[in-house]
Order: sequence, then structure tokens, then C-alpha cells
Amino acid sequence: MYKKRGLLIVLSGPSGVGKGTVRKELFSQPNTNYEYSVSMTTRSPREGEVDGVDYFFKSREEFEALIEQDKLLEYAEYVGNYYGTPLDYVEATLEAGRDVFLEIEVVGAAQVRKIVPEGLFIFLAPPSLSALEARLIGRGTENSEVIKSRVDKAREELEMMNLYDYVVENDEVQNACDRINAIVTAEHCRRERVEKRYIQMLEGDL
Ligand SMILES: Nc1ncnc2c1ncn2[C@@H]1O[C@H](COP(=O)(O)OP(=O)(O)OP(=O)(O)O)[C@@H](O)[C@H]1O
Ligand SMILES: Nc1nc2c(ncn2[C@@H]2O[C@H](COP(=O)(O)O)[C@@H](O)[C@H]2O)c(=O)[nH]1
Repeated sequence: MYKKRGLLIVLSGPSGVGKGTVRKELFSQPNTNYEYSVSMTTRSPREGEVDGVDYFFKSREEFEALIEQDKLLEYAEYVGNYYGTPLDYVEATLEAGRDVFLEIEVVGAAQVRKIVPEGLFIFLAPPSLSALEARLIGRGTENSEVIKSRVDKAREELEMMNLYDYVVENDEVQNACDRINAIVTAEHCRRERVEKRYIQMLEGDL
């Protein structure tokens, strides 16, 4: 019997483009049907960040044990810290037929593309590199050295946008959310049509 799995939605893009802001806005909307996968990281919590809500904060030893035990769907070392997606949570949620939303950097997104090619990959792009730098400075969570390394990295990350299914410009947060919701809705419609045909074929109607 055919069982419908959830859709894996991957939102990626350079640091400071607004992935977290857009994701929080998407999840604050009442009719959101996505489940957010909370990542693991070795980064220290920022002010106000809560363990298990923003991230699962781990020591390097704990994180490396998770890698050893194949507990991560993907992971990457980003500007001196590990970040990774818990495999069991993602697999169980998709298997239960619910959509999972990942907000991750581009190296991890490329790994997920190889493992889950049927996922939906969305690149969030800034209006310009100077706007990106201004957002990182405005956020005020990193010192100028870290901001410089994140902006340098963003130049490489922007080159990867052609590997994605969609590029969404984050000019205004609400516009970006509307575009992402429209893309996900269209993808569900496409999949429903494909599944319907597949089931008809299995039942010998075609
Ligand atoms: N559309 C927008 N217009 C102006 N400022 C924005 C917009 N979206 C986000 N910002 C601001 O940009 C800063 C960076 O946003 P955010 O932390 O969401 O980025 P991020 O991509 O999640 O970063 P990181 O990858 O480092 O976690 C924040 O101060 C946020 O308020
Ligand atoms: N590859 C992964 N990247 C992740 C994951 N969770 C978050 N991130 C990305 O890391 C950078 C830095 O995050 P910050 O919170 O320190 O600003 C950012 O681009 C995140 O999107 C993950 O599980 N895997």
C-alpha cells in the first residue's frame, strides 16, 4: 500500500541574509504545517537562546560522538563550530507524513541534496552584499572579525545559489514568507498529481 511521506523543505543561504527571521515569521503564522527541525551545534548560546528550542547545544566531544554514531542527516563546520541536523527526528517526522523544515548553511544543504534529492531546496538571497553586511552589523551578535569572515564566506555561498530549486530574495520578511509559502503549496500540488498518476498505474487504470 502506498504511504505518503512528508516533504523535506531546506531553506539555506548566507549568514545574515535573514533565514532565522524568515523561519520564525513562517512558524508564527497560524496555518503553518511545517515541523521545524532544531539543529545541534557546538556554538555557545547567544543571549536569549534556549537549549532545545533554538538549538541543542553540545560540546565538541558530544557532537563528534553523534557523527561517529551516524545520528546526523548532515553536518558542517561553520566558522569554527559544528552544526548538524538530527537524523532520527527528520526521518520519523517525514515517515509520519508531516513536512520538515530545515534552516541550514549551504555545505549541509548540498549534503542533504545528495541524500534526499526529492527535497525542496530554497536559497534565500540578500538584495545585495552590502545589505547583507549591514544586516550582520545590525544584528550585533558577532564581533567585526567574525562579521568579516561571514561576509567573505557569503561570496562563496552566493555562487551555490544555482544548485537550488528556487531563489527567494529577502527584501522584506513578509514578501519572502509569502514566496516560500507559494512555492511549498505549488510543490504539494505537483506531488499530488504525480502520486495520483502513480497510484492509478499501480491499480492498473493506466
Ligand atoms: N528582510 C529584511 N530586511 C532587513 N533586515 C532583515 C531582514 N531579514 C532579516 N533582517 C535582519 O538581519 C539580521 C540577520 O537576520 P538573521 O539572524 O535572521 O539571519 P540568518 O540568515 O539566520 O543568520 P545566521 O545564518 O548567521 O544564523 C537580523 O538583525 C534581522 O533582523
Ligand atoms: N549545516 C548546517 N548548518 C546549520 C544548521 N543549523 C544552523 N545552521 C547554519 O549555521 C550558520 C550559523 O548559524 P548561527 O546560528 O551561528 O548564526 C547559519 O547559516 C545557520 O543557518 C545545521 O543543522 N546544519
